[in-house]
Amino acid sequence: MPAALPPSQRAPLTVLTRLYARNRPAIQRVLISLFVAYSIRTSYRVFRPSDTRTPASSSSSGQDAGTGAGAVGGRPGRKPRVQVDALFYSRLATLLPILIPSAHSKEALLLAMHTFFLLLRTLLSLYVAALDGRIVAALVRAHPSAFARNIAKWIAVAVPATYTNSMLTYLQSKLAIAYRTRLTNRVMDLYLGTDAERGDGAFYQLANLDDRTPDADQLITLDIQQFASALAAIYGNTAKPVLDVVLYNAQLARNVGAEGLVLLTVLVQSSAALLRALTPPFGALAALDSQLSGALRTTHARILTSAEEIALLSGTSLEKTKLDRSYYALALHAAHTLRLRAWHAMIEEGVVKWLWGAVGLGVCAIPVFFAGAVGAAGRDLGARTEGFVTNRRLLLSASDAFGRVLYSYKELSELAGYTARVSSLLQTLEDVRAGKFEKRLAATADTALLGQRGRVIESDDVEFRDVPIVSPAGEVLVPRLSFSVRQGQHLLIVGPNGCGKSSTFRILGGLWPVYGGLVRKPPPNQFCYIPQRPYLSLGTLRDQVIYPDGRDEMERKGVTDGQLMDILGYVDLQPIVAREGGWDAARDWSTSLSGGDKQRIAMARLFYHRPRYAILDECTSSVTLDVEKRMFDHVAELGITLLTVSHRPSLWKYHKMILQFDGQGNYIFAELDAERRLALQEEKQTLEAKLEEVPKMRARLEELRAVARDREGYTAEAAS
Ligand SMILES: Nc1ncnc2c1ncn2[C@@H]1O[C@H](COP(=O)(O)OP(=O)(O)OP(=O)(O)O)[C@@H](O)[C@H]1O
Repeated sequence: MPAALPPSQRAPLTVLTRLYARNRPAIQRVLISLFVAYSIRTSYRVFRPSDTRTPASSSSSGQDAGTGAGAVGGRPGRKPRVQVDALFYSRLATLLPILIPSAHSKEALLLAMHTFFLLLRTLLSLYVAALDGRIVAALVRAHPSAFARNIAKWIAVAVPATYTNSMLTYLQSKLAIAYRTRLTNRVMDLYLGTDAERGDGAFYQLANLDDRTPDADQLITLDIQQFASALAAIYGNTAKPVLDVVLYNAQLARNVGAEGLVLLTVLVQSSAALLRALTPPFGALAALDSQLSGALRTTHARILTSAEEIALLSGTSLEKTKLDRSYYALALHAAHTLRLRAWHAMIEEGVVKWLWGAVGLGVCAIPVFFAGAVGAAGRDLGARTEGFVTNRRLLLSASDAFGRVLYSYKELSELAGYTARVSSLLQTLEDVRAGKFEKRLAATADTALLGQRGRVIESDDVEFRDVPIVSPAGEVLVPRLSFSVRQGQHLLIVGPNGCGKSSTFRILGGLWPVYGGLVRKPPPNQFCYIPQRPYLSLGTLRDQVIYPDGRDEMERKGVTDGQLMDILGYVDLQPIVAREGGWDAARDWSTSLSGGDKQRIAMARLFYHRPRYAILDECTSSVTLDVEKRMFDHVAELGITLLTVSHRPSLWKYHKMILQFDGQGNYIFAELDAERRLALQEEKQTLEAKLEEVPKMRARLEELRAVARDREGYTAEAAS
């Protein structure tokens, strides 16, 4: 304290203080300008992209976009690039119009209300800081009436303060739900929505033709929710503290003078820079966490869908090993993240709470110890206490707000992780719907062919003209396939396993791209596809027969439960209605019906829909021959044209044409004379059976010859 110094040292200090006091307005102006510039720089440093590339340059490079999106979507072999960089802001800018479509939208209104309450809370905090000072001052001055008046104000301000706080939490949660709904709707439109121009949703292609997002279920259910919550929170966690820092510091500058504040700011800035440098890559950690959770979830889902096969194959311990491996990868990552969080939180609290708190106390003491310098001379103890308490409260709020600005960098990094995953999903869905796929190709893939496009036109008949059959891995199964089926010209497709029989149907159904030639086909509603393992949906027994119609649609078509019962008669399944508890019985049909039951339900579906064409892919392999005959006779009665894959000769007679693949890329398309083919087959089988006997007959002949030779030798010996 100047008063305690010896006279020899007091003189220069007095000169300095006087000089300072004389030029104080100018010095203050310089200091405040410095402080403002510094604050702006700090805020910029927190939100500044750590990568200086422009969004255009980073997204225009396919490699870059792929690296970020692909890696976070789980593409093997690529490292995630997730940080608060230009790419993050460009991804966010793409997502924002989906989340807040217009200034009049519900989300914009929620955001405006949220902003209003954030402002209100800051103003209330300023008021409470001043009130706190007045209460303590009244205590020190021993003024009971002032004390009681201020306590009454304290209680009165609690009403708007508590209302504001709970409104902030409420509005933030509402915003999170609103963002999630907007984003989910957009994703679901692409994933499962149908539109006339681009056809059905991209769910099949996403799962089969593209490797970028193997865990779409996790992305749609969990990642979108985490992204929405993080985005809703980031607004309150960044905009509010930045505003708080500015307002509290402005008030503090008025109370304690700009000098202390500038000193404080310099200290805060340097420790903030240190904290920032020590912040772990939370964005990449969050993205990796989501990716590992997705992998674990997918592994569990596979066990549920293939429970029977795994159980019968005794694959339990192998599946458990896989699950354990998947879980421990996640647990190890979570433990690593926790460790990083723990030491980061420790350093953060040490700096923000304790170091800044100590310096803050020093700053609050300026008006007390340097009363003359800051113009507080002559104030009584009460006024000094009031100033100290108010400033201390303001300072605590300011340092808390600044701490949250710093902390928001961590949240911003995590948001970058979720943003990367969600925009990767959206980008992949957009690409897939536009016919752009990214799949790991087979070594033998014909990349030149994959760049080409064939034509698809609508017609009454089915025709493939020079169409290559290419698997999603780019393997050419048949270089140029040509065949045609007019109505009534039932086609049988045969060939060895993996030769491309089902793939032909996938191209016909529009699931796989057409890489050349011409495909003519009727619209999808004129086809019904019955696979070997039919899909049974969630719902009632009736829903299984009429899928994908619902009950309303069935009634609109004028079909009754009685007619459905007649249909079950053609597949020999009428007893199932009583057995399962009526048409409205609902259960998991995929596990409660036998393989044959499921195939018969699927054929009943065909009889309900009565399409012009039926694609039957080994769909009666578990059905007895007599029931199969009954079903195919009824198909013929209904005039449905068949495109059948089957290895059963009993079905040949229902077909007029045959498409026979040899498994080497060649095929024969010809008329099928079922009787002649059967006769030839019988003759072939007889000859093959006879040929099988030949080695045995040869061996026996040799034995007989040996015996004869022995006998001849014995006779000759006896004669001599
Ligand atoms: N989603 C996919 N991704 C990559 N390759 C695929 C995919 N689906 C099928 N394939 C490949 O395409 C080839 C032809 O498959 P397809 O299902 O057409 O065989 P198929 O002739 O019907 O055989 P099967 O008689 O065994 O059913 C196979 O080698 C298969 O591995």
